[in-house]
Amino acid sequence: MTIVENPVYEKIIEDLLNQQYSIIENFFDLYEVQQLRNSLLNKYEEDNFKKAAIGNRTNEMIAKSIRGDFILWLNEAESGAAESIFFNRINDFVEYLNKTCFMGILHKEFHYALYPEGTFYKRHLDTFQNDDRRKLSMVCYLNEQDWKPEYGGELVIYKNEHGTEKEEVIYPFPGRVVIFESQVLEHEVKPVKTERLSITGWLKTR
Ligand SMILES: O=C(O)CCC(=O)C(=O)O
Ligand SMILES: [Fe+2]
Repeated sequence: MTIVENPVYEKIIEDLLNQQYSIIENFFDLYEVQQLRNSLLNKYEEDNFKKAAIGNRTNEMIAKSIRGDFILWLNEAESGAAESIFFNRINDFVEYLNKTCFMGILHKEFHYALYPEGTFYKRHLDTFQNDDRRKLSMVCYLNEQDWKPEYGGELVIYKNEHGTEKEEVIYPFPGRVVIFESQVLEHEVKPVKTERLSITGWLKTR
């Protein structure tokens, strides 16, 4: 069995080993982003999204003070054209991870997310959702090409550099994908001044 070396995937693996996160430009091209954005917006208009919850059975007021996004879980088996493109790419990546670095990714889960103006997601670790099988978090941004820094909505990753905390500030530009170790890196979404669109998901073990 031979594996064709993929330079983009190799860079991600190297970044993950060195700094526990990786930022990839154009993981999805602008056409793919547009397809996914349109699909997200259609489903949102059809009222399929629900208010995101935190953990289990938390008081809604508390939840709202922690995160304000609306989400829709994706079902791979019911994918439309846009979601098929998405899952094909993800599956290709997962296969590569499993073959080249024995990551043992067995499951995945992804949801669309829409942050209305004024919302945010306070600092957290993705495994606080009581799911220690979450190994890698992936965020894929679906905003318009003219997304501006003054729209807010930065993803801030808190990293430790020789004992001091540093912030990695990442704007949600279209086609950009961020991958990080779910169990290790705390992060937050800063307040959004313009509707912010994405797909977030987790690659899971066992
Ligand atoms: O949208 C982002 O940049 C991150 C979202 C996030 O942290 C989450 O959904 O757990
Ligand atoms: Fe998160």
